[in-house]
Amino acid sequence: MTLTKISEHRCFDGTQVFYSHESVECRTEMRFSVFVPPQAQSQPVPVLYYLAGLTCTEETFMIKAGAQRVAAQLGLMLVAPDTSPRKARLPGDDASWDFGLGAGFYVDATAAPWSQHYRMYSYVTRELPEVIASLGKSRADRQGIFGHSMGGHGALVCALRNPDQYRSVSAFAPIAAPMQCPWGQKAFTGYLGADHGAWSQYDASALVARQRYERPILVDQGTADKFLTEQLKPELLEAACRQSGTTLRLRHQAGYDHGYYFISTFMEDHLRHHAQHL
Ligand SMILES: N[C@@H](CCC(=O)N[C@@H](CSC=O)C(=O)NCC(=O)O)C(=O)O
Repeated sequence: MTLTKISEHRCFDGTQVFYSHESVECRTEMRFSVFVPPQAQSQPVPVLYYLAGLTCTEETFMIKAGAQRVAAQLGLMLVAPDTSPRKARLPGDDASWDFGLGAGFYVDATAAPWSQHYRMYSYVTRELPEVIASLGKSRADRQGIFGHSMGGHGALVCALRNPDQYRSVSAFAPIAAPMQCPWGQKAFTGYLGADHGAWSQYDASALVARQRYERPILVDQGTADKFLTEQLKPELLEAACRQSGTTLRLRHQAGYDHGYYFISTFMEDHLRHHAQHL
């Protein structure tokens, strides 16, 4: 595997790096970013994956979330992949901002033509951890995952489906029940076709309703989020967790919207939640 280093920057006594590589899963170039904390100079450190939302890239989190200062204190490596393949183009991939480019939804597409390249679930849960392990600075037995909106949905699904791989999970304003909202229905129809059985493998509320998750889940949700009622529906995740006896700490943050001012405000709480379990 060949990694290309796009840029490297000193940051809080650690290093902020941007990479590209040829992905086996996505069969095209993929990009990701890594914050390597100072502790990694002397020993392998826990690694926390962040999945970003619609329209974001591998840069958005590292630039806007303000996570590196506390990650450097806690000795956490941060990894943020891009939100879709971009170099291999498919017809209609830029027709809308909530499907195609920047909107991979962290699923393995089964419907043509998306199935050729849009394999973000396998990329995030299998290939990217192998790439990160090859850097030799992180502990494969200490992985956590979090994300925002579409990426909050992705993080929850990755953790719920791989409880032995991820030791911690949290989300900012996740799409809590994608089968029951317009963004999710559009994405799942396009990427997965009409098979609702396949859809339910990528719906956090459907997954947690039928299988208790043994670790605590932290979710922050702004009350002034313009997507809250139509798209995010945290109450469905709350009901599903109650059904299976899963511990969900859902915090309604008064006056906060959907953006990175909200995320950066509560970032330290999420990093400490992960550090405690990693
Ligand atoms: N273009 C859209 C807004 C898109 C948007 O809000 N994207 C969010 C994620 S939404 C769910 O996944 C985001 O994180 N944007 C990046 C940012 O820097 O805020 C519109 O017109 O409403």
